Amino acid sequence: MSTDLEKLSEFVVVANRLPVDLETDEDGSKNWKRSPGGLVTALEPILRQRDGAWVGWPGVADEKVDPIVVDGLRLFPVELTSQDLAEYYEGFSNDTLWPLYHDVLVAPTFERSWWHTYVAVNQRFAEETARCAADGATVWVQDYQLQLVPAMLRELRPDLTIGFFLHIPFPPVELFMQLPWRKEIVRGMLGADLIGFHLPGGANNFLFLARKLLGLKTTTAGVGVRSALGHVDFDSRVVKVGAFPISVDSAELERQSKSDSVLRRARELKEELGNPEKILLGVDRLDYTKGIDLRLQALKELLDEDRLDPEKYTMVQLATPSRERVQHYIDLRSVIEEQVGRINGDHSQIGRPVVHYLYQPVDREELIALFVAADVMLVTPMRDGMNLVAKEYVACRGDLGGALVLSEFTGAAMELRQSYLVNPHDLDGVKNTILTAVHQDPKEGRRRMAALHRQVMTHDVHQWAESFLTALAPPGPLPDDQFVTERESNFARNN
Ligand SMILES: O=P(O)(O)OC[C@H]1O[C@H](O[C@H]2O[C@H](CO)[C@@H](O)[C@H](O)[C@H]2O)[C@H](O)[C@@H](O)[C@@H]1O
Ligand SMILES: Nc1ccn([C@@H]2O[C@H](COP(=O)(O)OP(=O)(O)O)[C@@H](O)[C@H]2O)c(=O)n1
Repeated sequence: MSTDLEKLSEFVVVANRLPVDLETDEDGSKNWKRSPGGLVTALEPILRQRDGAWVGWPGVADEKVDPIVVDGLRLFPVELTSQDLAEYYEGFSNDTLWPLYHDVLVAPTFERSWWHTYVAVNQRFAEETARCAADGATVWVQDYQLQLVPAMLRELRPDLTIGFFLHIPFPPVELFMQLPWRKEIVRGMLGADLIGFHLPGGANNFLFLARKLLGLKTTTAGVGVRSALGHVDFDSRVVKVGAFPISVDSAELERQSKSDSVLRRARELKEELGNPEKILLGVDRLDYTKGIDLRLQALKELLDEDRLDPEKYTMVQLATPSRERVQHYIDLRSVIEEQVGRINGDHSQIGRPVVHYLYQPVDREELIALFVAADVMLVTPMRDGMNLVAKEYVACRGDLGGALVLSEFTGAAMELRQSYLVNPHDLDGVKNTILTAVHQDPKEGRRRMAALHRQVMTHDVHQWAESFLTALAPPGPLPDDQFVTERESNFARNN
């Protein structure tokens, strides 16, 4: 271990994934590649700024990797066996918690052996973190894969200040109560000093649950955005609960979007697509929460009904491979690829497909060039914690061009009110809104984009981290009369 890695860290991020995945190339050489998803996009610049350490899985099973510095980041890998991967990651995290927390869009699987592996892997993450954190360090645990880590870590290292942030929606109590291990999960999160959610709704759901499920005393006033924290009285401590909507590195994205190379590439892309009148764009992990199938259905119907001319408009859909061994993801890929095939079969000309579909990761600069080139960005999830793609698009449109069609069921919709908001369950509404965005009056488009751009530029990922870590810092007692139990709160409501 190099001296830099032996030094204990004052600031530690703990997430299921490291910001880079260890991949083996065709010639057998091993390389670190950026790992997928918005969590990594958001936290990488934060860790860089604070010179911290990152504890996480290196993206490949059965590989013991020593602590390592990659691209200036101090990484502490946690090994997952093939069985851990199947039961903790693909199983409990992504086939139990993920669907349960995303409105039960598909049925969650409740499998006892997955739960036991989830507990064991959370313990391993807690132990690795306990080893690399300095005395009194701040540790920031991320997301649904690691909900037990705050309590396990507190047990091992009571000296630490522990924050926990959930990147996906926290469900209403009626849904959460389905979980056989519901009490253990809530107690695990309560090991933190501050529990953060994207939206006040998630924070309020959690407070209600702490009262109802565990009979704890909590505050009952509604949590605000970056304000009015809630509090839970737990285990002789006060746990803070708040809402902190995550964002993107807006200034850096804007800078890149204006660079000569990106502007040149955006022009080239337009030419390569056959200079269509307008480009429609979708950028997602291939996930059933993202509504990719819905937007393709909307496009298909608009083309079938001659409401959209395939010679004038083209769509690009990027789908990053994700959770490829989970059955719902395998099924969705088939559905989407059949839809793309059918649209192109019915409406394309030789050399001019209506839908350009890539099932592969795309280079960051290429992605930004696509944002700059796209006239209409389609973000249509059935449910999404935040959706950073929507904010990235807006950050890249300092030229005030383009239009954002955005599902009401994303966290981003709370802030991006000037987008073309849609209810993804209303297919006709989605179709009509896509047409409105395609045909928007340029002046109206600039007005909307100016408001969106201002919002994203003034609320970036640095502000997100700063507001969370500032709220985490000072522990403070609360006057007794602000706490109530579920019984007292019902009494207050009914009288
Ligand atoms: O690690 P994977 O299983 O490949 O999944 C990628 C990430 O997906 C989820 O991202 C969420 O976080 C984003 C940033 O807060 C948010 O914008 C988005 O709405 C969420 O879905 C997941 O929560 C992460 O843990 C994964 O790394
Ligand atoms: N082909 C793609 C698709 C997405 N992405 C990035 O992956 C992240 C997706 O974050 P998100 O918050 O929208 O959604 P999740 O995938 O985290 O659920 C964004 O930062 C995208 O720019 C990418 O780099 N390449």
